Amino acid sequence: MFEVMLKLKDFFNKNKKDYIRSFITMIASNLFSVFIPYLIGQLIDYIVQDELTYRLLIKVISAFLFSLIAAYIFEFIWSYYLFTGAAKLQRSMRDNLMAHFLNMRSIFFEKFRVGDLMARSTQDVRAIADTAGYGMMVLMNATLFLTTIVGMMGFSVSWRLTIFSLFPLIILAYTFDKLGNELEKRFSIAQESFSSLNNDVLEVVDGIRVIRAYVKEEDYLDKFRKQTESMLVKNNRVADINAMFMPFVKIITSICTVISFGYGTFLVYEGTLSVGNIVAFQMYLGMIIWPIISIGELTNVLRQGSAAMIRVEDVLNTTDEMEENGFKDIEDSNDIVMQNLNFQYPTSQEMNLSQINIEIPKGKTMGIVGKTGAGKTTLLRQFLRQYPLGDGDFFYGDDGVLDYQRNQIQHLIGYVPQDHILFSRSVRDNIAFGKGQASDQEILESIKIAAFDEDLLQMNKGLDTMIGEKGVSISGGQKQRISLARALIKNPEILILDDALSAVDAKTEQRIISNIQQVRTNKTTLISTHRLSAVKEADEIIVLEEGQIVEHGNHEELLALQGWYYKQYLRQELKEGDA
Ligand SMILES: Nc1ncnc2c1ncn2[C@@H]1O[C@H](COP(=O)(O)OP(=O)(O)OP(=O)(O)O)[C@@H](O)[C@H]1O
Repeated sequence: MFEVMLKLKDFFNKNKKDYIRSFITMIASNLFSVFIPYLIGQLIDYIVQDELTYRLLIKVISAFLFSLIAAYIFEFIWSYYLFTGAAKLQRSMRDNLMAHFLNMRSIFFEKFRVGDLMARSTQDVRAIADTAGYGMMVLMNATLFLTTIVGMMGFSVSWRLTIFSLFPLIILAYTFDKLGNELEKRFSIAQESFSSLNNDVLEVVDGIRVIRAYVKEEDYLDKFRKQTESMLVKNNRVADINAMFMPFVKIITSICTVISFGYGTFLVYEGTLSVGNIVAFQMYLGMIIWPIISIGELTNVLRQGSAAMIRVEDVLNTTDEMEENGFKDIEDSNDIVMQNLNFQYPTSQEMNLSQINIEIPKGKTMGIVGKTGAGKTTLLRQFLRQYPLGDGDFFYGDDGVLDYQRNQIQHLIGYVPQDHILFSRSVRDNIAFGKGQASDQEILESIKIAAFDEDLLQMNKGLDTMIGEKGVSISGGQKQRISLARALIKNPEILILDDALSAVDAKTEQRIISNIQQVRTNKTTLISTHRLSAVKEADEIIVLEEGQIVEHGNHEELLALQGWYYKQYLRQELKEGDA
């Protein structure tokens, strides 16, 4: 149950000053609180023994008021330190998670769905922070308060009465433990259900147009209702256990009260205790209920925190299986060579790249073509290091790619993916994303190369036009060209276009390709495409089939081979002619 606290020990250590301050002020607050029943007990005994004077009454009342105010002030201080600590913990855990997400490559994101990651970064982190705030408060305060009250009961009233009266608490402790175990299991199940619900909401929001187009709203609503129903059941199962704690505490503390009255009255008759003692003892028993309830809640908070911690650790300990980062710096642009490279996706049943041998001299353009599913994107992903490298050799210059620091290679690359990813900001922001401080002049230049200049003229706010979430308010071809302009503004050493112009017409594509050729002399470019006219001018073209290079050469050489490239080219030429 306390493992979660142990796991947070680094955080507690780092903030130990705040926790020490909190602990000291808590002791002060408790001492002042337990002093109050003692004063009342004294007052009753003065009355019963007819010893109360006006001066004595003023003294007791002043001490009473002073204790009350002091207890309140100290309580404010310890609460402040504890709960700001919990907020700090949430912040640092979320920062850690975000840093981890940003560091991870594809394999990691294939293991967790987005909604699940969101659930873990929000609800689970909050449950863990509750252990550092509320949990820690209860752990320190309730145990401290309980010890102080029990001490006062024993020392100022009677140890015998205290031990007899509090005996039933053993049953309570045992029950707390059993219920806590069950609670941890049920909480974990409820959280998984929340993750899955999150995923479904995201999927619906993302796919709303397709859902509407296929008139599937009712089906989805039905499915969603079933899920919320199942989540309700799972949350109710958590609530059931939570609800059992309070009545149980009340029953047990009532038994304690009955014992204390019975045995206390006997002790008064015996002459061992005064009436004031019994009243003070009852007040102490009344005060004990809160810490006991809190310890019950502490069990809940710790169990839930522990289940949440397992879920967050699961994310943080899952890696993307990438190789260790290299240490070399890239000093100059260089040739790229792949020798006998084989690659298989972790979830794939077959090789996805086999015996790839390519050489791309610095500044040259390579075209990558082939049927759908032939392995074009897979090959480009090796350059982007989205997956671990396959077997074989992959050199940049004289050194293996793995020898270099990963982010240095990344800095060399400008990438235009097949599924263009745009942010819900302005055209300017989306393009400037490719280069830290881009001037409007540079943005307009890259727009021109990407053949987006005429489209921009039609946009009412020009560069400031907002493109909507994921670019909903612009066309597919416009998205592709903004995405291309973003890569071009970086003027990267290696430009990778992955079927990046599929949504623009052949004429515009021609214009873009010839613009790229003009501005990218001496820079390496890789173009994967279905439209062969886009790679006609490339220095080298490879044809992939089932992950293997089946043809290679320049355009003329490939035509002369009269293989797949030749047939495909003729077919496309015919189509273009018809259009
Ligand atoms: N993440 C993945 N995990 C497992 N298999 C994958 C993954 N991505 C792609 N594949 C498989 O690898 C093979 C090559 O896919 P790839 O996307 O590289 O083809 P492609 O030539 O780019 O196709 P297209 O022209 O349709 O984009 C396919 O059989 C595909 O199913």
